[in-house]
Amino acid sequence: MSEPLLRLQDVHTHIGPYHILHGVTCDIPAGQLTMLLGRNGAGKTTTLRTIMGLWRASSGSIRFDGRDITRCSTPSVAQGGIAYVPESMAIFTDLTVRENIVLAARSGPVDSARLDWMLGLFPALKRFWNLPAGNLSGGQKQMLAIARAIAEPRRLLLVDEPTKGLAPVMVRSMIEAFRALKEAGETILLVEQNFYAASALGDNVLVMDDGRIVHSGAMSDLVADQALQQRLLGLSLDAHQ
Ligand SMILES: Nc1ncnc2c1ncn2[C@@H]1O[C@H](COP(=O)(O)OP(=O)(O)OP(=O)(O)O)[C@@H](O)[C@H]1O
Repeated sequence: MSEPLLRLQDVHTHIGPYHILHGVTCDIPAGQLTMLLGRNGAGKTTTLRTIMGLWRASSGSIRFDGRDITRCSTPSVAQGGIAYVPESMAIFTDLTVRENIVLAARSGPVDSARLDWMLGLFPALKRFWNLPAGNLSGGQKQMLAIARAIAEPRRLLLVDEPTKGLAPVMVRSMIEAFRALKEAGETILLVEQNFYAASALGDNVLVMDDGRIVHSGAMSDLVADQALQQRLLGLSLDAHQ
């Protein structure tokens, strides 16, 4: 079988004196949406940051597209085609929506067909195109952060809790946008606490606890298996919308 797009093998991460990741092993297959679930403090954000080289893995290996990126710098990981949307939404609030997107494209003007596609995913951004991004609602800021990450084609998109704190109607818009990204063939690793959003979107699911992957499989199997859901939902995932 061919190697998945991203493979973590026995990855350990220390932050200062704290041992946070205790041997994370998982595969992220190309063209699929993989959900990363787990209770607060399980190590989900640390996993994304370790992939991006923002924390350095103390041991283990991270392979992306057949290349060892374990010791790569963050700019080199990003140049290799991995985009990261942190929970804090990296946007410039003083700049307009348009300027935010223009600045996100490193290699020149955003291709107009791509821009139309992005604005189709997030119609609110079109409405506020020439307004400062600081005027957007929390959900719209999150959408702008994702639009910035996909302003240029990427091989893999890492997104940390895009539905956090959003009203149900915004959660539904976000689910629609990720569904469209999935249909466009993007490979996505999505951290999520909202089980409703996770089960609506995920092809695959990884569950973390205490710095380790404690479950991995198809999302449809988790949705169909009440006992497994019960055990994993016991890790305090939010089962409600
Ligand atoms: N800068 C840091 N210094 C020390 N410990 C940290 C730091 N960042 C994270 N941690 C610890 O690492 C552990 C994992 O945190 P992480 O943010 O990866 O969890 P998470 O699964 O993303 O949680 P949440 O859902 O709350 O965002 C937690 O115990 C956290 O306190």
